[in-house]
Amino acid sequence: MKIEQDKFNSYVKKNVFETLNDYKLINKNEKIMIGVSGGKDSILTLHMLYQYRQESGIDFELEAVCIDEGICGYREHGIESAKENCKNLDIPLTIASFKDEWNYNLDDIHNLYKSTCMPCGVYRRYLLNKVSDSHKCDKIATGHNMDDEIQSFLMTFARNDQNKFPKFGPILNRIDKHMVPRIKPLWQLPEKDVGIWCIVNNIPIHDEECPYSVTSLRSDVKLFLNKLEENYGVKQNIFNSFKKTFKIPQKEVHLERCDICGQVTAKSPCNACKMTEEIKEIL
Ligand SMILES: Nc1ncnc2c1ncn2[C@@H]1O[C@H](COP(=O)(O)OP(=O)(O)OP(=O)(O)O)[C@@H](O)[C@H]1O
Repeated sequence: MKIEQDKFNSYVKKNVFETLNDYKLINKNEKIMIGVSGGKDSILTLHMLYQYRQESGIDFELEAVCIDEGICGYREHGIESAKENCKNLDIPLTIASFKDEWNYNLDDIHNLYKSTCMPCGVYRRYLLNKVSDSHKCDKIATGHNMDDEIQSFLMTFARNDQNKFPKFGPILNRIDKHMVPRIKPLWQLPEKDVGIWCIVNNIPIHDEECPYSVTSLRSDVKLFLNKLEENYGVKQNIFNSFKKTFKIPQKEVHLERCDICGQVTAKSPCNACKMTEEIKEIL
């Protein structure tokens, strides 16, 4: 089936702008840090926020950050794509690496945990927040799309982990002045449409699966959902029913400073520092 570029672009823009407007994800004079991995989702987020700044009448600033986890043969391509797209849109890009922060790459520690995504996620979230906070950003925008959200929703059942419920939705509010809130402009956009957008617009992206992603529960949940979608068309239904129930308010959380790094955490030492101590003992 031939896809008409203009029509498809209007559909994508309408979907993303609606999320930005309906949930008031960006306000006047805010500084937004976009987490750019160089993959299709974060590259679309970069382009959409660029267009939103031009067309919404809301005056706000954009920056980007790419975290180099140290995955040889994989991350270099993502960094190239992040650099190229940021340069084309004239958005300043910061690159921060695990190696500079902890003195080792993800490749050096990938087999210390059952799933490599666990240490990667803890360190990546830590660095995204640290860089955004030090750049005085008001929000971090990520490329999480509708499929990511449905997967996370199902994973909470698989893990009996209802504590994650308040983390759903297109915006995570500020719970501490050094904890930068997150927004998800692609929250209502199916992943397949993100891929089509890149193809019809010939956008340079990094289109490889992370070599460690197969070690995660998410990867199996994703395959399962894609199978169900193919046979029955379930994704939009799951998302719609989830949308009616996700509004579970964040409980009052008591936050303190990590004794080691000083970042805010529910319990000192923070997850990243606790993990670093464990890793140093093993290495
Ligand atoms: N290395 C990174 N540097 C900066 N931001 C990142 C990085 N990895 C992930 N993110 C942010 O978190 C979002 C979700 O990450 P995830 O690992 O699920 O990747 P993804 O769904 O494949 O996204 P993408 O297509 O953007 O790579 C990304 O869209 C991006 O905004």
